[in-house]
Amino acid sequence: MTGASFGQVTIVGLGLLGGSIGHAVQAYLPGTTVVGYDADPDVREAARGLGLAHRIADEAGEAAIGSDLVIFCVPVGAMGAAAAAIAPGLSVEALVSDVGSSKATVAAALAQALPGHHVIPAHPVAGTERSGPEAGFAALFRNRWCIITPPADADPVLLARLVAFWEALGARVETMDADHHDKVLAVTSHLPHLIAYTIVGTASDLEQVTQSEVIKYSAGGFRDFTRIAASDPTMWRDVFLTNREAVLEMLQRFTEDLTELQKAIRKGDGAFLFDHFTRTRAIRRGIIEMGQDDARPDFGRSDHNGDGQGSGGGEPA
Ligand SMILES: NC(=O)c1ccc[n+]([C@@H]2O[C@H](COP(=O)([O-])OP(=O)(O)OC[C@H]3O[C@@H](n4cnc5c(N)ncnc54)[C@H](O)[C@@H]3O)[C@@H](O)[C@H]2O)c1
Ligand SMILES: O=C(O)C(=O)C[C@]1(C(=O)O)C=C[C@@H](O)C=C1
Repeated sequence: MTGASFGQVTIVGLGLLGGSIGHAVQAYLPGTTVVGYDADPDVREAARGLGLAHRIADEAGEAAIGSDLVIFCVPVGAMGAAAAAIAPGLSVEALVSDVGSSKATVAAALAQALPGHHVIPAHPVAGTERSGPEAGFAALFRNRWCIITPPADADPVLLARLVAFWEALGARVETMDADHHDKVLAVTSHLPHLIAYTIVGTASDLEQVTQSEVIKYSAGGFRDFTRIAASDPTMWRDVFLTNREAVLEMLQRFTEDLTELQKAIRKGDGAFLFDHFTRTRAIRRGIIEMGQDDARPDFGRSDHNGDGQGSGGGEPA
């Protein structure tokens, strides 16, 4: 079975994620019609120029007409409003999904805005620090996980079609409970972003020491943090506000572990430090062995389009 069982897909929000889905559906599911909508008229104009969809709607109320899958790709804090605006044209038969980075709050917002509709949230764990329609590329989801968080009463046929859709885009699919997703992602994605935002902010506050040195010596570990800390402020503000409890819980544990390392440094406990670093090195090696290290084919390149030619093409998985 392929995801082509969706005849028409509407993508709401045409930035990095929405743009990438638009490119990927056109590349890997040629039988599917793609309709796009974005609240920002400049983004709609750019999306037309980039060919992110077969048709770009100018009104939210008509964007979902005729679609059997609608995917919300807006910041998580905007999901409810975006869904309410789309509702007038949405069939009760259609499947509603999203790509938001936190799941429990988004599931509640979509269910509240679209009562009586089929809502099955999802989160492709694939992205970059870039945002906007130009950032999208077809191969973004290749060999990356897509976590689907079906509600207990989800229609099994629609769930199977959503799984097939993401597999057709090259993703590996896992299903789990939304609360569990939010705990796991708090430590694997949200906390690392918070740490990057912190360390880059701290360095730039140390003006006397760093003024030009922050830039001059940033070829090392600091540079990796600056990539993450360049991620979209609206997106990440919303992630932290919607996954507050899980992030605070993980932050508490992180702070305790950091204090342990701080103590070891103060006491000159080299064995503690060595053991800790040996354990973390093994984790990194495990990630690489699982084939999950920088699966993005163009990672580190400047065009981020997956085909090296500045367009949205790319090979299917
Ligand atoms: N960036 C990543 O690495 C990444 C990875 C996985 C999931 N996500 C999730 O994907 C979603 C989109 O992120 P992105 O990186 O594509 O952001 P983006 O900023 O590139 O694009 C978001 C788009 O949504 C539009 N928008 C905002 N409010 C809207 C509304 N009410 N109606 C219609 N359009 C609206 C904006 O104009 C913008 O074009 C977020 O929920 C984010 O958490 C992001
Ligand atoms: O690679 C990056 O730039 C990302 O931050 C991608 C990343 C992540 O943390 O892995 C960021 C947020 C998403 O919800 C999913 C993926």
